[in-house]
Amino acid sequence: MELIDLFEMQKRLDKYIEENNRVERDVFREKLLALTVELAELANETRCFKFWSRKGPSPKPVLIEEYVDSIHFLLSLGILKGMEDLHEWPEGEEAEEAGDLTGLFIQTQREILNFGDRQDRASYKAVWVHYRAIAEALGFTAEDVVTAYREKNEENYARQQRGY
Ligand SMILES: O=c1ccn([C@H]2C[C@H](O)[C@@H](COP(=O)(O)O)O2)c(=O)[nH]1
Repeated sequence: MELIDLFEMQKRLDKYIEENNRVERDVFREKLLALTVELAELANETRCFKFWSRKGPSPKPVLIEEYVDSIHFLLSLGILKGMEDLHEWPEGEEAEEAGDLTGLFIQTQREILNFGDRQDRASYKAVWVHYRAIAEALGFTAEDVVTAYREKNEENYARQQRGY
C-alpha cells in the first residue's frame, strides 16, 4: 500500500497545527507518547484483554477511527525524522510471533518505545509492520484505512478551527 499521499496529507496537517498553536520546539517526545496512548485507546476499544468482562469490542467505525489516530502520529513521527520517503507500507514477519491480539498490542508498544530510543529507519519500519498486523487482525483493508485516515485528517482541521 502506497504511503506517499498519507505522508503529504500529514505534513500539511502538522504544519497547520504547528502554526495554529505556535509550536516552535521539537515535539518528538510528545508525539511518541501520543502514539502509545492512541494504541492503548485502540486496545481498550477492542477489549481483547478484558477477561473480566463479557462486553464485546466496539463497532468497526470506532475501532478504525482509533486506529487511524495512531497512523496520524506514526506518519508525523516519520516526518520529524525525515523518513517520509517510505513510499510503501513495509511488510515483514516480525509481528508473526506476537500470537493473539493482546500479544500484538504488547509487542507494538515495545516497538514504538524502541523506535523512540533508536530513532532509525529499521525501528520505524518495525512499527509499521506491527500496525499492518493489527489491521489484518481487526479485518481492516488498505482501503478502509485510507478512507478512515482521510476522514479523520479532515476532522482534525475542523477541530483546530473550533479551537479544540
Ligand atoms: O501534531 C499533530 C497533533 C495531533 N494530530 C492528530 C492525530 C489524531 O488524529 C488527533 C489526536 O487528537 P486527540 O483526539 O488525541 O486530542 O490529532 C496530528 O495529526 N498532528
